[in-house]
Amino acid sequence: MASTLHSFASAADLAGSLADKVAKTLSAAIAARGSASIAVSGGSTPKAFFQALSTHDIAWDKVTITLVDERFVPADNARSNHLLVDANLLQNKAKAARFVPLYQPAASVEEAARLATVKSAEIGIPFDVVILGMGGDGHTASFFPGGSNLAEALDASTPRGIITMEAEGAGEPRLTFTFSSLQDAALLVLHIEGEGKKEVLAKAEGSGDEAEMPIRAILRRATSPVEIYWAP
Ligand SMILES: O=C(O)[C@H](O)[C@@H](O)[C@H](O)[C@H](O)COP(=O)(O)O
Repeated sequence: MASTLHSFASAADLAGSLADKVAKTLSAAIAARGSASIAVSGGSTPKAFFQALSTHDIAWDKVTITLVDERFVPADNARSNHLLVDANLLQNKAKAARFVPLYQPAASVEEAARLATVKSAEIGIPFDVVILGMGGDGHTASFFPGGSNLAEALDASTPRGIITMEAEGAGEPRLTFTFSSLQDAALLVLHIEGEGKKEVLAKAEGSGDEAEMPIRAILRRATSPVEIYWAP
């Protein structure tokens, strides 16, 4: 599917504009069917966007927020994406939103994925908004090059839900929504910042296997148009 690049003069300008776009999309979904959903990424890039979005005056009590992926750590662990969302997005007006975590206290990451899949099924499909990030290795969500379940994660026929991923570059074992869960969001955003990430994107947009740079699966096969938000 096609992608559109939205470039901004600064990260602050990007955060404000993306927050406006997402707030409008969530409000339109609420107007249309009484509820809305958004899956966001962790990492360092989205913090300013989360903070900007949290101040928007929309019907947050009708919004469900979840994560695109999560490290297999509890929410009080510094590596937790839940902790990042709690501290930066579930604040201000957005405090009223419902949050559905991916991490589940379970004996194994596989059991946690099974539990998370059941819980996430309540959110409804497709997501109204998905915000993806991208690592320097071309991963997105927890679709890491060399990942233990990468082929399954990227296979369009894999049922929607959460699967596990382990990879050298991932740190802890991961819990990640599958490609099939993310690729048809009403608003599908790739949010990246810095010259380095722009170079990684250019390489990803070139030829090569999806397994080498998994973001290629989104850029090449997502049902929804990919809105790329970039600032230096
Ligand atoms: O759990 C995570 O880390 C994210 O979901 C991951 O996919 C992230 O989006 C990229 O690694 C980019 O991270 P930065 O924004 O920190 O570069």
